Amino acid sequence: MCVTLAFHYARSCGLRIETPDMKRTPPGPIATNLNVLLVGTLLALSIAPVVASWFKQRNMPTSMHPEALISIAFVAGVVLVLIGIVRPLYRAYQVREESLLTLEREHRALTARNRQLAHQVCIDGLLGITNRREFEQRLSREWQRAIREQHPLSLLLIDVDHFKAYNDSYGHLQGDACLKRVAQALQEAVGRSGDTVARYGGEEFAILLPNTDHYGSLDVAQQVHESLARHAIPFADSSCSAFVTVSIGAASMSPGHRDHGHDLIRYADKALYTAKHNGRNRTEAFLPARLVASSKGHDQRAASAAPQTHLHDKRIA
Ligand SMILES: Nc1nc2c(ncn2[C@@H]2O[C@H](COP(=O)(O)OP(=O)(O)OP(=O)(O)O)[C@@H](O)[C@H]2O)c(=O)[nH]1
Repeated sequence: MCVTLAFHYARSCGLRIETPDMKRTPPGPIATNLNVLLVGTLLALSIAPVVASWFKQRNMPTSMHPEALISIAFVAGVVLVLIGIVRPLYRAYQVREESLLTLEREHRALTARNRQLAHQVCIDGLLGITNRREFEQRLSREWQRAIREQHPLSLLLIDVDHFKAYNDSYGHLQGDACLKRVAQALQEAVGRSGDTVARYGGEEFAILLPNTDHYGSLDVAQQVHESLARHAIPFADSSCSAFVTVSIGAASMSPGHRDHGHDLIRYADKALYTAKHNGRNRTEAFLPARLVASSKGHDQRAASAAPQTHLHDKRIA
């Protein structure tokens, strides 16, 4: 047993007794203090007879008897050693707490960074609105929801008129600034938190309108024309207006299981093509075989006095 104890004690001192070179590793705090206690006791015992004879030679009073002094010194030593054990343990506890706090801080920073990255993945870097990738995902989600809840779903595809000419006249940087203001105007035009304004391509935008029917989508399209007119972004070379205008293709569906989300994009794209073809700065709506409608956009040159109206086709109302 003594051998086993000695073996464990030596190991706690950091002696790798199983390796031939007896290499040392740093001793733990308890072993260090046991060493101090051991050396202190041996020292106290070895000098005790010397101190005792010195006291006896000088006939010191009983209260100063060397055995009493040695006992006091020994107790003080034990207390010191105990403090020596408690301190490193407390320090180890503190270090552990600090590392836990650091871990927690790092975890919080990572979570925030992840959230930021997830946000960046969904957002267009230039315009700060939903990007194409996220738009496609939302379209798919809203499409499924519309099927489940039997709600209509509408889409506006919006293209800035003659934007190539705008870039040519004002330069690319001004073109970027113009797109930012158009994005802002679109966001101001939508009312519901569930609506999504996205950049669909270079100067093309999309607005997804859940639970919105054909007439609701035309209302929003009209809001878009009006909001952009309020921004009044000058465009001297435009053939449509003195200000930047957009053409809008609107499509609405009450999706069934056999339809596909991309049908909505296809219909809105066709309507947008028609809007361009019919002179731009207007909304055209495409509704498969049942509804066809159009509304004229806002022309600051000619129509500032004329309120914009939807031209709903009475045949399909
Ligand atoms: N400044 C800027 N220009 C862009 C950006 N993305 C696309 N464009 C430009 O937008 C222009 C689009 O031109 P077109 O597709 O010919 O269409 P358009 O001139 O708007 O003509 P219509 O759509 O027929 O009215 C191109 O010149 C692109 O370079 C962008 O992020 N910033």
